[in-house]
Amino acid sequence: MADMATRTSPAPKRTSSSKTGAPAGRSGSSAAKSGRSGSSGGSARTRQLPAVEHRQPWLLRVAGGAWLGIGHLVGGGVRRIGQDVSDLAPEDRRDGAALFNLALAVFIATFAWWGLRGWFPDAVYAVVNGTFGWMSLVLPLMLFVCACRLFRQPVDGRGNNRVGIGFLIMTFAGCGIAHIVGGQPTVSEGFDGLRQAGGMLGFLAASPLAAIHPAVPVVLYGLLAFVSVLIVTATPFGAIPRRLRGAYEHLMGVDLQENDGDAHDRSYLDENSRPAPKKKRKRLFGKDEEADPRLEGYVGDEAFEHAVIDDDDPSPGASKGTPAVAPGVRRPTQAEIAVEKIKAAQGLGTKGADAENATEAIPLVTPGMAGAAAVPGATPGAAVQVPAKPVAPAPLPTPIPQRTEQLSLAGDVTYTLPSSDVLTPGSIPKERTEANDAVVAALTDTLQQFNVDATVTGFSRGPTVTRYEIELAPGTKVERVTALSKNISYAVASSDVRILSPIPGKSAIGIEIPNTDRETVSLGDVLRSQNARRTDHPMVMGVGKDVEGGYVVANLAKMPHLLVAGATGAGKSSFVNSMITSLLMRATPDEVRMVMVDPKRVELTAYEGVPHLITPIITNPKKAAEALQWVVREMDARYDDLANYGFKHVDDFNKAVRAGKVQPPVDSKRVIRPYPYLLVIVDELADLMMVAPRDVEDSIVRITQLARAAGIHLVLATQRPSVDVVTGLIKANVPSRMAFATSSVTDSRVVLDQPGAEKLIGQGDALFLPMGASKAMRVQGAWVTESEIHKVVEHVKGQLQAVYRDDVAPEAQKKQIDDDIGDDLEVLLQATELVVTTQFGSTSMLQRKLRVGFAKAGRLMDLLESRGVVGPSEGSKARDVLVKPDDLAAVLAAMKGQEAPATADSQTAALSDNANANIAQGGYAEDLVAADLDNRTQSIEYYDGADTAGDDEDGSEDAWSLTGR
Ligand SMILES: Nc1ncnc2c1ncn2[C@@H]1O[C@H](COP(=O)(O)OP(=O)(O)OP(=O)(O)O)[C@@H](O)[C@H]1O
Repeated sequence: MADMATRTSPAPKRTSSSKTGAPAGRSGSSAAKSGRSGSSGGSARTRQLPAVEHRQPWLLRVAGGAWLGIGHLVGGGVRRIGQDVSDLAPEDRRDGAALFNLALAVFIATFAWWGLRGWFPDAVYAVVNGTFGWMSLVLPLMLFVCACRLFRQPVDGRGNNRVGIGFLIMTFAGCGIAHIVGGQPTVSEGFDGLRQAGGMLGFLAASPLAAIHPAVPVVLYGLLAFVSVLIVTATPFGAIPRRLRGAYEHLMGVDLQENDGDAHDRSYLDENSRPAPKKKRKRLFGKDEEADPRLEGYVGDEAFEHAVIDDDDPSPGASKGTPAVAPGVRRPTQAEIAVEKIKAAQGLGTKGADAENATEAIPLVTPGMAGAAAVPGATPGAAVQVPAKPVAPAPLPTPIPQRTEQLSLAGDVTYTLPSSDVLTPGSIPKERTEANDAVVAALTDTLQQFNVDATVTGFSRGPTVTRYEIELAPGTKVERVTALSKNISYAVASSDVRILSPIPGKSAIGIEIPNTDRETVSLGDVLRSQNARRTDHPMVMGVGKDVEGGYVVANLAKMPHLLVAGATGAGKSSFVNSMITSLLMRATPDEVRMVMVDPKRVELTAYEGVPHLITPIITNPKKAAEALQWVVREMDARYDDLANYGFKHVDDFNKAVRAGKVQPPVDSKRVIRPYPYLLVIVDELADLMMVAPRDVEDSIVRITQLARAAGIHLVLATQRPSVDVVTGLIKANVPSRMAFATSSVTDSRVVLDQPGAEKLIGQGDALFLPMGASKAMRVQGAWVTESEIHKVVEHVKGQLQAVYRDDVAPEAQKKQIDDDIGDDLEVLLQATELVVTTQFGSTSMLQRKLRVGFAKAGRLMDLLESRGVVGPSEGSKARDVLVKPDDLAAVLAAMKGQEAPATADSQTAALSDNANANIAQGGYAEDLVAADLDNRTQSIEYYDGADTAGDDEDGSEDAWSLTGR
C-alpha cells in the first residue's frame, strides 16, 4: 500500500532553466518585481537552484537505476495483460513504487504463507505478525492489488488513493475483529499472544470497545470492513445489487437479464415510465377515467424547460460558477502567482477519471499559500520551459448502465441497444498544464504593463480553450481590460482571443484563449456522464464539453429544431455524426425514426440501412424537397389524430395508446400505434434551397411552426449561413443554434444573431445557443470515430432490418404529355422559350415569330397560362411572364413530361452520378464530367443565349467541386 494513499500528482520535475540557471525571460520580470511580498526573505532570483545539481553517490544511483529498470520491465509485462494500457508515457509510470509493493507482497507471503524461516524472515515476521496478527495473511494480497494498480493505472491518483485508504480501513477493522475472535489476548501475554489474534493493532482497536461488550467491536468493525470493501471496489451503496449481479454473471458466464422472462413483460409495461416526480395527473379521458400507472409519467410541458440537461445536483463544489477564489480569501500577489505557477509546473496535476464535476476555476492562490513566496527557481520563465506532459490514457470507464427495461418493439421483437464499450473513452482531461501557466504569466504581464489594476484570479480549462478569470480592483473600469484585447492577443500569440465581460453569473471578466494542447472529447465519455445518465429520453444527444470541462448533453425534443452552421471543415458533419450515433446508442427504431438528407453524398452513408431510417438516405436535393413535403403530410396526419383524440402532444397520445385507451372508430380496421419521434436531418440546406427555395422554405416553416407537438424535429446543417439559405423565416422558426467557426462576422450574425462564431478555432469548437438561452455556450463538440460508428451501425442493423416507406421520396414517375397539348408540343415549347427569354407575353408576338394564325397563337397563350408561364389576359396589354429565364429548362422538361434537370445543382448531381458510375466501371470520371458539361453548355445556349455564360460558370464550379470531394 506504500504510496497509494498519499500521492496525487507525478513527481516534481526539474525545469530546464533550473539546470542552466537561465535568466528569467519576458515574464520573468513579474517574478522579480514580486519580491515585494518579501516575507519569505529575498527575491526569487536570489533563491534560484544552483547551476550544478547535487549528485547522489554512484552506488545509490546504480541501485536506483537497477530498481527502476526492473520496475519498468515488470510494469511493461503487467500492462500488457488484459486491456491495452501499455502506452503509458514514461513520466506517468510509477513502476518503482509499484515494484516496491510487489516485492513487499512477495516477501511477506514467503513467511506468512509459505513458512520460510531464517533469522531475517523471522525478525520481519515477528514485527508484521505482531502488529497485524491474522491480518498479516491478507496483507500480501492487498499489496499485490496495490502493485497492480500502480503498474497499470499510475495516473489515476484518485482511484489509487481510494483503494489505499480502503485497504487501510479494512486492515484496521480486520485486526479489531480478529482480536475479539482470537480470544482477546492482553499485552501481558506478549507478542506471541497478540500474534494469535489481531496483533497489536487489533488490541488497540478492539480492547477499549470490548470493555463495553465484546459484541460492540465485532459489529462496529464488521460494518467498517463492509464499508471498506465498498470503498475499494468503488461501489455506491445503491449499486450493490447491480454489482453483485454483474459479478455473478461474470463468474458464471450467464446473462441474468436474458433469462429473466418476467423482465420482458414488466419492462413493456414500464416503457417510458421513467421515475417522474409524482404530480397531479392530468385528466385525459374525462371524469370517470381510471388511474392508470402507465399514464402517471406524463406531466406535459414543464415550466422553464430547456434543451440542455445540466447538473441540477447542487452538491458542493459541483456547481458551475463557483468562485475561483473562496470568499474571504485575499487576492494573490504577483509573487504568489509566480510561485504557484512554478509549483504547478513541477508537479502537473491531472484530473482523475471522473472529471465531470470538476468545473471550478482553478484558483491561483490558496489560503495555505500565503507567505510561500520564494521557491527555488521561482521564475515564470522556468515554468514555461518544462516539457509538456503528454495525455495519459483514460482509465476504463464505468459502463453506461443498460436501460432497465427490455426494449420491446411492435411485432414482439426484442431490441438490445448497443453496449457502451463500443464507444471508447477519451484521454483524461487535464486540469492545468504549463501552457496555462505561461498564459497566466503573459496576461499578468500585460495588465501590469498597461497599469491596469486587475488580477488573474483563476482559470477553467476546457478541452479546446481555457477561460482565464480577471478580477478588477475597485474603481477600475471594465473597459480598461476589454480595450486590451489586441495586446492580449499579441502577448499570448493567438488571434482567437475572446473576451467575456462579464462571465455569466460572475463578477469577473473572462478571457478565452485556445489551448495549445487541445483535447479530444469522446462521445463515449459524454454519454457516460452523469448528465446523460440522468435521463433515458430517447432524443438525448451528447453535444460535447463546455469551457469549464463539464459535459453538455441536450434533448433534441426540447430544442425543438436546430440549425447547425459553420464554414467548411469547422465540424458540422462530425457533430451530426455524434448526434446520430447518440440516438442509435440510446433509442430503438420504435422510439425514434429518422429521415436523412445528405446532398454531399458522403457524410451519412455509414448509416444506410439502419432500422431507424424511414426512407433510404436521400441524396438528390429535389427528392429531399419532396421528402420535406411528406414530413408536412405526416405532421398533418399526426395533428389529425391528436385533435380527434383530444391530446395536445404526441407524448400524451403515445402514453394513452400504450395504455389501450385510444381505440380506432368501430368500423375502422386501423391499428393505432404510438408515434415515434421523427428526426429530419438535412446535412446541407444550401443544396436544397438552390433547387426549390420556395417549396423548401414553405415546408420547413410549416414543419418548424407546428411539428413540436407532433414529435417531429428538424436539424438543418449548412456551410453557407447566408440570408438566402438561412432565410429570415427559417431562422425565426428554428430556435436552437449550433454555430461552428464561421468565415465572417456576418455569417455569425446570421446563425446566432450575434458575433462570436468568427472567433472560433474550428474542428469542433462551437457556440451552442439552445432555445431560450440568452448567451451562447462555448463547447467542444463530441467526437466519434468512423470505426465506432461502424460498430454501432453494425449492431443496430444486426438487431433489425430497415423497413422503408415508399411514399417519402417516391421514384419519379414518367409523366404523360398532357392531353390538351395534343400535337402542339413542339410549337408550345418554342412559344414558351420565346415568351420566357423575352419576358414578353404577347399573342401578336407569337403570331409573328412562330408564323401561326391568331387562333393558334391565342390557344398557345391559353396553354401557357394554364401552365403558369404567363398571367391572365389583361385586355390589350401584354401578359405578365411568371417564369424566370433560369427556370426555363425545368418548365420545358415538365411540358415534355420529363424529370426536370432544370437547375445547375440537379444537373450537377446527375453529372456526379454518371461520374461515380463511370469510376465504378474503371472509366475516367473527369472526362465524362467535362463532356457532360459541354453538352450542358450547348443546351443552355440553345435555350437562353444571354444567360449562358453565368450559368455555365456556376455549373462548372459545382460540378468540379462535387467530383473533387
Ligand atoms: N469534435 C471534434 N473533435 C475533434 N476534431 C474534430 C471535431 N469536429 C471536427 N473535427 C476535425 O475537423 C475535421 C472537419 O470536420 P467536419 O468534416 O465535421 O467539418 P464540416 O464542417 O462538416 O466540413 P464540410 O462542411 O466541409 O463537410 C474533421 O475531419 C476532424 O479532423
